[in-house]
Amino acid sequence: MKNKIVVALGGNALGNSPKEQLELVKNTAKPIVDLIEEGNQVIIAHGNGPQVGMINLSMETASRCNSKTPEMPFPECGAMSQGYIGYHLQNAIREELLNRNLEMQVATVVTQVIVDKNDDAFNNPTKPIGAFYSEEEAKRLEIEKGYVMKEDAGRGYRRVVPSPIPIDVAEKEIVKTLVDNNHIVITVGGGGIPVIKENNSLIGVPAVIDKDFASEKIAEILDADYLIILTAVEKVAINFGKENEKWLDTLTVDEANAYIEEGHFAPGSMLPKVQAAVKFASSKKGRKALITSLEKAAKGIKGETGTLIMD
Ligand SMILES: Nc1ncnc2c1ncn2[C@@H]1O[C@H](COP(=O)(O)OP(=O)(O)O)[C@@H](O)[C@H]1O
Ligand SMILES: NC(=O)OP(=O)(O)O
Repeated sequence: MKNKIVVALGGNALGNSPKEQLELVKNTAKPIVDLIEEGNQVIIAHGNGPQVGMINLSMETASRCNSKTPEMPFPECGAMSQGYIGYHLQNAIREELLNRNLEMQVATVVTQVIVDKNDDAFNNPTKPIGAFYSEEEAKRLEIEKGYVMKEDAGRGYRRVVPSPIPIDVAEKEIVKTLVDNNHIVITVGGGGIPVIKENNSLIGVPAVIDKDFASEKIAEILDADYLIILTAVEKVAINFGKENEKWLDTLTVDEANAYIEEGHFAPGSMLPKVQAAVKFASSKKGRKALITSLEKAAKGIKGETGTLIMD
């Protein structure tokens, strides 16, 4: 076995509708199976911002229009998004493995991630979910539905929900056992279903954990060598979008922290990726994080592209 790698998939790996997702995951499966074929042990995590927003809005609209449709609590919407995305991803990976005559099994674990009920995030929603709206539509939604709407990295307005820090992964021992037995696991989907611990109970809370932080958490738990965060850009930049933009090949933890301080990474998009990468790279000697695009994942792990973050 070469490396144990946790791969965190960003929004561009999944699309915005079931039809789009079913097509896109075929491409997503290829670089993942490339890594597996090269002898790496791969654990997959993914986002769910657009999907959990879509499910929540659909259920809310249906229950308002039809008394036979029950109200769906937000954590249950998160669980639905894990199942829906995991179902498409695991089938795409399964098919790609079979096409290459690789005899491995893949499954999604419905994963709960424990958060602190007193996390400040519950008083300050920051995580964008669902579709993008114009400023006018956003104002209307705030009044009509009581949503909190915020501008998302120059792309339009989205609903924001609390995004607490992941503390632990409830199903970690099961995930570990599956990984140790050479199975491919999709876990902490959408950052995991956020739950708080009350005695012997795990109770779902209305929030969306950042998948970059949840991926980092499971990577530490599984003692992974690499955390690979796949997104729409091949590398991380400083002065992003400006005339003096500079794409980075490597970043030390100290450099990354200095650039974070200087505000080079947009909150809600690149900032959590760099923060998660820094946390992983500084958690144990030899651990490395890579931020690159889905298409460049295989080249990235060979050290040919992407931004490598190490201590
Ligand atoms: N400093 C930066 N370097 C590179 N990309 C950046 C930077 N700041 C913001 N971005 C933007 O962040 C995006 C990735 O965030 P996002 O789309 O939210 O991630 P995800 O793939 O997890 O859905 C990039 O596609 C890019 O447009
Ligand atoms: N849960 C989460 O981080 O989703 P996105 O990656 O879609 O924002």
